[in-house]
Amino acid sequence: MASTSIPAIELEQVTIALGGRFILSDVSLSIGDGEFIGVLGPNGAGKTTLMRALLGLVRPSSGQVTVLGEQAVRGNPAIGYMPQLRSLAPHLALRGWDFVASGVDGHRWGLPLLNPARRQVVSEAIELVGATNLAQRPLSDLSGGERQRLMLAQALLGRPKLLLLDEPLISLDPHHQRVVVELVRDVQRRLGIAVLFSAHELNPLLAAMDRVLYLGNGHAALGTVDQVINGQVLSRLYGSNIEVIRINERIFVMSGEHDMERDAHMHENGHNHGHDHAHSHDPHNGRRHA
Ligand SMILES: Nc1ncnc2c1ncn2[C@@H]1O[C@H](COP(=O)(O)OP(=O)(O)OP(=O)(O)O)[C@@H](O)[C@H]1O
Repeated sequence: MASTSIPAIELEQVTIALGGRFILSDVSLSIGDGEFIGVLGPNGAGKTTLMRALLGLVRPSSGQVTVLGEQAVRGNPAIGYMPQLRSLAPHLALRGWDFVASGVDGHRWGLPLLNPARRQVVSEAIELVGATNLAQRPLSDLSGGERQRLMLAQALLGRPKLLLLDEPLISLDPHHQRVVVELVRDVQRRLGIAVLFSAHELNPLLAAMDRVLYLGNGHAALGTVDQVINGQVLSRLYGSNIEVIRINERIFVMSGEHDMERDAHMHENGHNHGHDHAHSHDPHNGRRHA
């Protein structure tokens, strides 16, 4: 993290209320321009809402949200965004390359006819994630992990300086989770950009992240794993007594007998996202970045 440069993200006394509930309450924090931040917290803690605030899609009721030194605004080209559980059904017939290209501004719908400069932008993003060969095949022929790689390429179009990835590990098995985390870490280092990577589980991110941002109960705790992942801080964020147990380099966040992160996979409607390979359920449908 370069201390002299403009922070990638700054929140100053930010309060966000949705549906009559405080999602963030007077939160202040600063994230450096080359940091990989794991964003964690129970269901409904506000991980997606924070990303939407950075995208200028949710306005705080008070406080300032600043991205790369400017107030958060819609359509900021410096931000790359990968929304949660995005359905690719409408794109399955497209070649990978055309799918990535469909994310170029003005070509979201229908097959893109791009000028050479824009074609170059698409090819660069695909190269960045090592998907040049993959991109020749239709999405319908690709595995979940391979599609995820192309979605990442789409989020990298135009080389953003801040990358927001909303639960990219959902529905991937542990091997593909590792592949995605390592890929994002590698791209983030090569480009020197900031990444917010939200997840339900801490362990897959442990080796990759510089700091962790844990949300809960309207509060936010940002710091190293040791500073944040401890009983005192997490009890405040969960609003109940939390114990942190470390076994063989893995960390478990426990409330009594319950593993809180495992329980967090169970959404209110009973869907288990950790093992849900059906992409049809999208709790954020209709309220995501266009
Ligand atoms: N447009 C909205 N109107 C009212 N309430 C909303 C709206 N958007 C989100 N919420 C509520 O705000 C809370 C925070 O939602 P958010 O999606 O940010 O949580 P999250 O941490 O991403 O959760 P998850 O881990 O389940 O994805 C939830 O209780 C959600 O139901």
